[in-house]
Amino acid sequence: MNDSSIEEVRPVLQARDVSVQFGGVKALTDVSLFVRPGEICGLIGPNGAGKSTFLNAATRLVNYATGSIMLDGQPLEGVETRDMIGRGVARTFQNLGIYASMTVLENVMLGAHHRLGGSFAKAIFAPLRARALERSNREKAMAVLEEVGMANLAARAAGSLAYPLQKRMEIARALAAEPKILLLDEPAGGLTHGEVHEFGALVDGIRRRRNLSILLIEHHMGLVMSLCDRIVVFHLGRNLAEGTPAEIKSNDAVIAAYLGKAA
Ligand SMILES: Nc1ncnc2c1ncn2[C@@H]1O[C@H](COP(=O)(O)OP(=O)(O)OP(=O)(O)O)[C@@H](O)[C@H]1O
Repeated sequence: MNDSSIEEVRPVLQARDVSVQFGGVKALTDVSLFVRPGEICGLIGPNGAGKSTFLNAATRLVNYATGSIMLDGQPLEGVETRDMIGRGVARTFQNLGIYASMTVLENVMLGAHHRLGGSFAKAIFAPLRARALERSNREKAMAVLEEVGMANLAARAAGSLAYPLQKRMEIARALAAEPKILLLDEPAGGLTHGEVHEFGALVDGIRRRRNLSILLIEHHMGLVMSLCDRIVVFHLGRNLAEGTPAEIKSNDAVIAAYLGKAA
């Protein structure tokens, strides 16, 4: 990892020497990674490289035995998973996490729920304020749906949408949280070639409009190479390489790791 480049601007996310162990399995050993403001950083590596474990560590779903993860210069140690969204970290999962019987708008509103600071007691004793917050949440969710081109589907049951639209809705829900960084775990899984292309354009547009930092875990190399500013490669739970898409494409160690997997 090149520390001189980190000094130019403080990364939104910075992990140093993170190790995670599951019983006897060392899933991550001393991995480091940073994501700059407004950057799309790809995280790739053959199956079992430790990519999802890293996202789980960065969102406090799993504990790391050693190392540190900083968000905007603040350590994440001790932060509960449920508080990560309030800290500005939103993520999507490999398997869609949507509420099928709720409308698209309701699903997206859930993304902003943490900003309402609402509670049953507040709703009872300060109903006007609770209603104003609800209205503002609804307006913000509609604005995000406009942004991702789904405003006309707001009233539809989420479960009735085609799969690519459900994925798009998941992104909208993450954006409703107004995150500083968006963590995408294999978002192109299950999409056709044309749908992947559209999805890439969506993510690129979001990054440009919002100057949002994105960490993208993805096996679809076409998407990774076209979308990412920089790519970090894990292999067998360790850092293997880091560079621009062009550098990674021609990196012998990366090629060997992927060929080894194919073999
Ligand atoms: N909960 C767990 N318990 C035990 N071992 C685990 C657990 N989660 C992950 N592992 C192991 O940790 C290693 C890293 O797995 P991880 O899922 O992070 O890799 P990955 O790079 O995301 O793989 P893929 O691309 O297949 O999703 C693997 O050896 C995996 O079997």
